[in-house]
Amino acid sequence: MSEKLWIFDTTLRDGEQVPGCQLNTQEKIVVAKALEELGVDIIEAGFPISSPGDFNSVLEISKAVSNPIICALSRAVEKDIEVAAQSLKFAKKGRIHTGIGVSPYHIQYKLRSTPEDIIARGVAAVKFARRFVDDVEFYAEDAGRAEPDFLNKIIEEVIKAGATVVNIPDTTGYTLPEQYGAIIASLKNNVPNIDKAIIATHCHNDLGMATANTVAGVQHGARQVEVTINGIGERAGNTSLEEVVMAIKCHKSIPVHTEIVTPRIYNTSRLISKLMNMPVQPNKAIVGRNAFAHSSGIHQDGVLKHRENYEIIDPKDVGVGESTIVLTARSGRAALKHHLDALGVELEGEALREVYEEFLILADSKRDIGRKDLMGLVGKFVTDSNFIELGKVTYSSNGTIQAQVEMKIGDESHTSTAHGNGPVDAVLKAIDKIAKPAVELEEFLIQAITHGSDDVAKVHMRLIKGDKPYYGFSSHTDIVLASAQAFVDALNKIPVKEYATA
Ligand SMILES: CC(=O)SCCNC(=O)CCNC(=O)[C@H](O)C(C)(C)COP(=O)(O)OP(=O)(O)OC[C@H]1O[C@@H](n2cnc3c(N)ncnc32)[C@H](O)[C@@H]1OP(=O)(O)O
Ligand SMILES: CC(C)C(=O)C(=O)O
Ligand SMILES: [Mg+2]
Repeated sequence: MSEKLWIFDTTLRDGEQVPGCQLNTQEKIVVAKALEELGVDIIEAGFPISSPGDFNSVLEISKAVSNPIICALSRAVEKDIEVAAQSLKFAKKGRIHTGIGVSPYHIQYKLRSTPEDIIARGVAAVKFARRFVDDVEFYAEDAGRAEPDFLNKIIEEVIKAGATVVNIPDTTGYTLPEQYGAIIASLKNNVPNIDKAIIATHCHNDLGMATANTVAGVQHGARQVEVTINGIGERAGNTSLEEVVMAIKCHKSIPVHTEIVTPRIYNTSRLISKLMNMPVQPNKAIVGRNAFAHSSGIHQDGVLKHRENYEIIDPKDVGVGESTIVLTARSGRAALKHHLDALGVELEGEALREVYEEFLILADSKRDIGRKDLMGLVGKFVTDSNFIELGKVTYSSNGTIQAQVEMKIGDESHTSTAHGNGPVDAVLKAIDKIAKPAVELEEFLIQAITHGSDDVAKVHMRLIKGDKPYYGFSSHTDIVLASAQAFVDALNKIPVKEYATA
């Protein structure tokens, strides 16, 4: 029987330390509820002494959420701990997280103290916190660079003082997996009362090792992992929840399990990205938009024959829906045939080979091949009455914001006008009026490429039709036009037979 691994989510505390990611109380409640539904065990809701707003957020999250333990962070300072305790007064299960720096750097240069004094302050903080709650977690900040014997000693003393969880942060993301695993093993082997507390990992990603270190910690006996959604956090970020949870799910040899409802991972990731204005990098493990996209022929052929040839995770298991086969100059006939089949064009043998040769010439000159391109290639076999061509786009904002769009769908010309809360909204609504795609616009990202005011805006869109994602891209100096083009690009990738279904 595997042991429970406690998932401690610190998106709302360490994650929120990212510049520009601050959330208000209402937004934090939305995130906390999503984390509760995701099945996390502990939500670190904030650092209450830091500001009245953060105090209020911890207070309100404690009222709004009932299953997870609500945790409040503090320094090893009585006032911090008192305020943390007050912020938890409505929590059904409240935890105070207190601690102090334990590495030679922190002891000498940050706290300007001595090892003996640090132990005394850590012990006093834990004892003081235990006056308010039974669940007290102690963090040994910068444990990754601490002297091993000193770390073991302070952990023994804080457990004696009443710590129920001992957190071993690799605050600076310095350690290698073997080293971090050895720190946890040393605690297990040398701290006499270690079985009276749960050991927690808290790793940072400065060397890209956060997930590997966390998993190594678990393999050596840690039973709580401190993580954030999308791996957001101070500097290069924290360990990402989705990576650790899925690593554990994929590797049955690690003798632990989590309560995470993995099909909720993707939506939770999108929610955090949207609320915190933090785009997820396309190649991010598990939740990046390319995490289940196959673009080279050998891989595509393999996936189409048997998904597991190139996928260790079923995308449905993390809420992504289906993997995508992207047509590029690196694609082979299997991928081309897959897309043609979806368009209702069934080609075999010589006909397929002929189209494939033309496809390669086109793909060498284009990054991304869409429905329009495919229909052009197989024009002699079929015509596409749903194909959308974007014509003139105009918009104005004299009092109300209005846009007019000219479009051709198949052979028919259309014009439509719409209002919106901004020009992009108005233009997309005008397109929607004509194309009636019945899609959900799930992701919409505009990025400046060089940051100047004369810059080109790059637009990425993800539409959902049924449970399938369709991506649209465009770039233009006019962000409204770029958005309209990306929308139409995505619409044109929806297969004819899917398009017909509302
Ligand atoms: C590794 C981490 O992620 S720790 C969490 C990081 N998060 C934050 O810092 C966000 C919240 N922080 C804040 O709002 C503020 O820094 C506060 C309210 C905590 C303190 O503000 P100030 O009193 O103005 O202190 P300031 O931020 O300038 O310096 C921090 C002080 O805390 C001390 N300190 C730092 N960590 C600890 C600790 N764990 N225990 C005790 N004291 C500590 C520092 O030595 C410094 O003290 P000094 O001024 O006597 O040298
Ligand atoms: C406050 C502690 C747990 C922390 O975030 C760190 O050391 O990275
Ligand atoms: Mg941290």
